[in-house]
Amino acid sequence: MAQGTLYIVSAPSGAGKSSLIQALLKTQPLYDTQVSVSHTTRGMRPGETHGEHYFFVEKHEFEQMIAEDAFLEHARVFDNYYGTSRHAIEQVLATGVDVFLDIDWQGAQQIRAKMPGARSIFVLPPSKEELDRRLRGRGQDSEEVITRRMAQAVAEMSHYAEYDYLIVNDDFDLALSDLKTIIRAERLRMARQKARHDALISKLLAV
Ligand SMILES: Nc1nc2c(ncn2[C@@H]2O[C@H](COP(=O)(O)OP(=O)(O)O)[C@@H](O)[C@H]2O)c(=O)[nH]1
Ligand SMILES: Nc1ncnc2c1ncn2[C@@H]1O[C@H](COP(=O)(O)OP(=O)(O)O)[C@@H](O)[C@H]1O
Repeated sequence: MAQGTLYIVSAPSGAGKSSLIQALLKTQPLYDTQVSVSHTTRGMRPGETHGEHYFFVEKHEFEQMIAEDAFLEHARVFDNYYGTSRHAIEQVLATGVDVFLDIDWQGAQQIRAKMPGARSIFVLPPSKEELDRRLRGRGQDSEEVITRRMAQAVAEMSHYAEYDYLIVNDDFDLALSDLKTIIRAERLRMARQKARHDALISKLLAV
């Protein structure tokens, strides 16, 4: 069976990447696409569930997992650890399912180095003012956290050129449609590549 594709999605906090990925998953059959659940040492926000939004772990547990080489990638973001567990991703990709990683630019660099077949998408907000409004509108972070995330946004956005695709999340439905177009184009590319390989193999093996 063909391997699934790994999609990296990054954005400054509040740009709307989680909303876009969740909306995409609602429209794709479950067997086709999955989102990876990361481990983090940050505190749980109101409305978040352990095992659904993140696996919330203590710092010493996270460090133990690093020591055991359990992460495909991990990084420190906003003073907390975040990481993608190797086990979950590799097993799912092997079954032909596409997997989405909602990770920062540091994690994206580590994944690209290890898995050159991964495709990466950067989500931009339409303006700094709108990014600030969305962070506040989400109503889940303190003023101090919002100020830090706005300052970090510039650092995150400075890595936009490392990504294969850019999406501006101004009108949500348009941004979602862009995301679906990217996935359709990638699936077509993979299907064409497979057809070329199959044709070559049948010629090479012909007696
Ligand atoms: N490298 C890495 N970054 C992650 C991972 N999980 C989440 N992040 C990133 O950490 C940042 C903060 O995430 P979070 O605390 O959920 O805040 P939010 O993005 O504002 O909802 C975002 O840029 C995420 O993309 C992970 O497993 N690895
Ligand atoms: N295109 C959009 N227009 C207006 N609000 C949006 C749009 N996309 C997302 N939002 C809102 O912005 C806030 C931040 O979105 P979220 O998906 O949590 O961002 P991220 O995962 O990038 O931190 C949420 O309240 C979400 O409903």
